[in-house]
Amino acid sequence: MITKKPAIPLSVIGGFLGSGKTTLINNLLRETDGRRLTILVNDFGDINIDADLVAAHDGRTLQLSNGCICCTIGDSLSRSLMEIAAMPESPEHVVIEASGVADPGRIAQIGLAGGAYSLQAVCVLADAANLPTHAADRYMGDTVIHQLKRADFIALNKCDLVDEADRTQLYARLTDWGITCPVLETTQGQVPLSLLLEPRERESPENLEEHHHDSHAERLRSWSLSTDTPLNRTAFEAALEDIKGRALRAKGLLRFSDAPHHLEVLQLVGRRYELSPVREAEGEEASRLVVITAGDVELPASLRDFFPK
Ligand SMILES: Nc1nc2c(ncn2[C@@H]2O[C@H](COP(=O)(O)OP(=O)(O)OP(=O)(O)O)[C@@H](O)[C@H]2O)c(=O)[nH]1
Repeated sequence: MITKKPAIPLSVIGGFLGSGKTTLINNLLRETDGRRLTILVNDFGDINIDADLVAAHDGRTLQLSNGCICCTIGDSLSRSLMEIAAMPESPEHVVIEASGVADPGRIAQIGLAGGAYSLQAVCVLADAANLPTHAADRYMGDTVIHQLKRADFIALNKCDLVDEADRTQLYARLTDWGITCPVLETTQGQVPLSLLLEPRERESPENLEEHHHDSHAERLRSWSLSTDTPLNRTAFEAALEDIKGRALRAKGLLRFSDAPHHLEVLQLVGRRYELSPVREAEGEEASRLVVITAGDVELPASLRDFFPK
């Protein structure tokens, strides 16, 4: 007799570039209580940085091919999900971290297509500090709002960076966009595990229907840069001033000449950036940087000059 395997619970974490998805995934891995989770991560840029930033755990973290998960690499996602479902010991839960421009509803649909998965939650993060700017972006505004409309619940993240009046305005904007799902205020992606992983009644998935195909990939540019030469910190930080507020996102693993044996992670979202040590460099490991811009924004020479190739 052939017994059908029970459906594997699936959760999707979405939200615009830099909203806090990887931060949330790392919390999840820390608090996972020994559950066998498999995490699929997808970066929009050509260089995988998230795979380095997702904390190691004893389950599995799989890097999907780069590109937008909901458009160009849907097949790769389906294939990975099928392979996971076919494993003799399947995971207790699969979590997909969508790229920052992906349509989380589309990803959930891909996950449900083969019948091997049951959808637990579509959690979409909103960056409380940058949402008004992102939603007003002439190239990406529609994508940002559409992502939020696909949520079962929204984690309004980075609440430490906004005050009460900002928050009231953010709720008014959500109402204007017709968004009625529950909103949880968070900092550092602290979404309770139970909301992400434990079964609960979902409303009919009508908000998953119809892929909002807005060809966002064509309006974005992803600049992938690398160099073996350690970077001069002062000059590099000066160059970052030239892209603050102009690039939608920059993320990098960098080696500086004043600490050449370590890699530091660069996180730039909107006008804020931070550099923090992440791990020892493997020999003369190259610095890698991804910058994402919209429309016709070019990279300034001050930054490009660090990466002669
Ligand atoms: N101040 C503040 N910073 C936060 C919070 N949550 C995340 N961050 C920071 O925001 C930056 C981006 O966070 P990530 O978790 O990498 O965002 P992401 O959504 O995975 O980014 P992409 O994969 O590029 O779309 C990092 O520097 C985080 O440390 C928060 O609640 N408050």
